[in-house]
Amino acid sequence: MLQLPKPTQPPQILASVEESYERCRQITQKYSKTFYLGTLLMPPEKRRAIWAIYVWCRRTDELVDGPQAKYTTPETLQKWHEHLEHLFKGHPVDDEDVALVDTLQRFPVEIEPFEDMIAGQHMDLYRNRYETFEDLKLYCYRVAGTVGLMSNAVLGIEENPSAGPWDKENEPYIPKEEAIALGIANQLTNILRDVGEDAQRGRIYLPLEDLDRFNYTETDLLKGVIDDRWRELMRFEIQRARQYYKDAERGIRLLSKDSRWPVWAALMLYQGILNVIEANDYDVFSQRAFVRTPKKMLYIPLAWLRSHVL
Ligand SMILES: CC(C)=CCC/C(C)=C/CC/C(C)=C/CC/C(C)=C/[C@@H]1[C@@H](COP(=O)(O)OP(=O)(O)O)[C@]1(C)CC/C=C(\C)CC/C=C(\C)CCC=C(C)C
Ligand SMILES: Nc1ncnc2c1ncn2[C@@H]1O[C@H](COP(=O)(O)OP(=O)(O)OP(=O)(O)O)[C@@H](O)[C@H]1O
Ligand SMILES: [Mn+2]
Repeated sequence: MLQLPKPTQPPQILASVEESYERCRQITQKYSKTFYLGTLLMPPEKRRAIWAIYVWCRRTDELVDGPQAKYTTPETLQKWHEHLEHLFKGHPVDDEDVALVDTLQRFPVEIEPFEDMIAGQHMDLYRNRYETFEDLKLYCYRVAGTVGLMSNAVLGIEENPSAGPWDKENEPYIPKEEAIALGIANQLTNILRDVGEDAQRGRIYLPLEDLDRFNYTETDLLKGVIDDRWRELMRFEIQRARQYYKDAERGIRLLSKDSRWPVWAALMLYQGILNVIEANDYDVFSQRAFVRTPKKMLYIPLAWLRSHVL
């Protein structure tokens, strides 16, 4: 006889697929003006899939960064990993999951980047210093490069219409490196924007080897000292982030046509934060760098142009 698994919890009525996507839309809109704006430039099916992925990423990040973070232990992350495995088997556990499970069935998303992101949050539980850029890069891959890989599966690549399945030479190139590069660029930008906020929580993401190179100390950073050493250090870090944005650019033209504009927009909007940090004379301690709404709107047609010209 067919055995049904014993339910561990009483059966629960979950949101419908439509309701769940709508919730994901609202959460994305509330938490990220930048990425939400980017998604509005996508066709509806891709747009809502990105909202579902956004919500899973946001929930994962909140475990170590949100108001309940002090209760998060490795066991919490282990449970979250088990929750993830349910989703990949097609079983939503709560209302927000319903949309993601639907997305996983429509797009060829792999579980690895999701697992890697959980490993990134695990790093945040134990680490508050990074000795070298190589150490920091691994963290950036895990918490943000992974978002690039998840998004890639939804964004899709432009197929060569004249290639057949036997045409190994013409097999489409999937711009994974470039997607990871955009994630790393975004994360580096995020780190530079939040230096002050993170310092208040005792966290320094900037590699200590870089502080050393510019003769700037941890104590200086925790006190928020802005002088020429700090400015030089920030110029160096901004330049490195910009190089990652540059590396990502060549990947965008390989994406399917309807995904290029939103990705250019997200890239330009987030990169815009670096310009604001410069305009604020590298003061990331007493003010938060953000792109004002009229400027954001200006980036949208520029992104359209770039997506058609480059
Ligand atoms: C337009 C589009 C496709 C957007 C993707 C949206 C998405 C699914 C975002 C997830 C963001 C998220 C909640 C991640 C959890 C970890 C985290 C917080 C990472 C940082 C995001 C910044 O968010 P915010 O400024 O709101 O941070 P605060 O919490 O407020 O401090 C990150 C900086 C990482 C974001 C990384 C990306 C959006 C990856 C971008 C790469 C692509 C879309 C790949 C494009 C493909 C090619 C080939 C270039
Ligand atoms: N365009 C803006 N105009 C005015 N204030 C803003 C703007 N963007 C951000 N802020 C301020 O910064 C706070 C959060 O900044 P943050 O940059 O994280 O906004 P966000 O909506 O999460 O967008 P993003 O996707 O760029 O992170 C807002 O609550 C607000 O105080
Ligand atoms: Mn934000």
